[in-house]
Amino acid sequence: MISIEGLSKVFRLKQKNITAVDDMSLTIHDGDIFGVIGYSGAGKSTFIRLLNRLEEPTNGKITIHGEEITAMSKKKLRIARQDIGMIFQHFNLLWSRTVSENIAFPLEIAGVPMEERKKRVSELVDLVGLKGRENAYPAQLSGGQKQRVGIARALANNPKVLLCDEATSALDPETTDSILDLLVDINERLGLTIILITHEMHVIRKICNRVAVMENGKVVEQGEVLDVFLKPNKPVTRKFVEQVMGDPDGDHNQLLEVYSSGLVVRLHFVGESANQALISKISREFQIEVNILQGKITQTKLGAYGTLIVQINGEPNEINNTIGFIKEETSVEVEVLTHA
Ligand SMILES: Nc1ncnc2c1ncn2[C@@H]1O[C@H](COP(=O)(O)OP(=O)(O)OP(=O)(O)O)[C@@H](O)[C@H]1O
Repeated sequence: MISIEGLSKVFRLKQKNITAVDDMSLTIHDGDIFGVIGYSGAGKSTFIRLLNRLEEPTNGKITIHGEEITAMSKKKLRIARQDIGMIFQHFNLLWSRTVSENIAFPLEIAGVPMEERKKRVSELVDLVGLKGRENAYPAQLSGGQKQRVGIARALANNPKVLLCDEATSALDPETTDSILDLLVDINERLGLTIILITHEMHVIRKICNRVAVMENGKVVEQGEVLDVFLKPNKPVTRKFVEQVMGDPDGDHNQLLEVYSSGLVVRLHFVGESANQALISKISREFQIEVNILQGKITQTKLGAYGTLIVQINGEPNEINNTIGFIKEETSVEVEVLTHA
């Protein structure tokens, strides 16, 4: 478990002080893929660099698996850092070394003997899917392959925690997805805790189970990814959810003008319920017709999430029974947009 209490970082400049991280407290559980999302300048990079003390905190306490990182001498910290791997937006590879030599680098620093090093490098090359590219130089690799080298290098010393600093921001969407899949695979296979920072909700949606939203150096919202998607409290969080879901309060007035009969409702699906065949079920069991007008369902790590706007036509009594059924018998939330 990783515990962060009252963490702050103030950069003291000539003209002014900048509080990049402002009294952050978080608990991250073993095996979590924990995402920290925020816009540029929110303090994400500073936060993640504080975790392994690439940046020295001004205040606060960081404890990783019972060891207080913030209280360690430089010497102890060097050893503790072997348990904390890190990958970067721009990969930070050694350009004059091959794939294998890059991956071997942290093993050399840790004093691992040559034979053992070779064996470990070969395992890591397999793990990240780079077999056949061992002798290539970084310049000969695609962005996704470079990040795979970064991941293998970060895992070389069997860390317990992996920090990802905007690890997919420099990659195209398809490559991003393949790297995210690799991170999930590593998380599941090795039980590794992953902490990532990003400005893309897609990354959070796809792989994280928990998320914290940062604004002006503070955590303004945190929780299970599905909960945050379903009930974003802060405007900044709503904006991030809109990145993947569109604006839920967007222009449905036009829909209501066009579909002026029956009842128009918005159905919120969350978790398991999105998989229920709700629409076919209500059409079968009630004397109504359902017309899907608009919607978006997306998959998160913990299940599907989304909304559908549907028009229900039929006798008022049947429509009422249908709504009653959805409310009482399912976990889908119903919001009546208008009585036409
Ligand atoms: N070394 C530094 N010296 C002075 N100010 C800094 C330093 N590093 C970061 N800052 C300031 O701290 C604030 C937070 O920056 P940080 O890079 O942590 O944010 P971020 O959310 O990661 O944004 P970005 O994605 O743009 O890097 C910004 O105002 C930034 O200018």
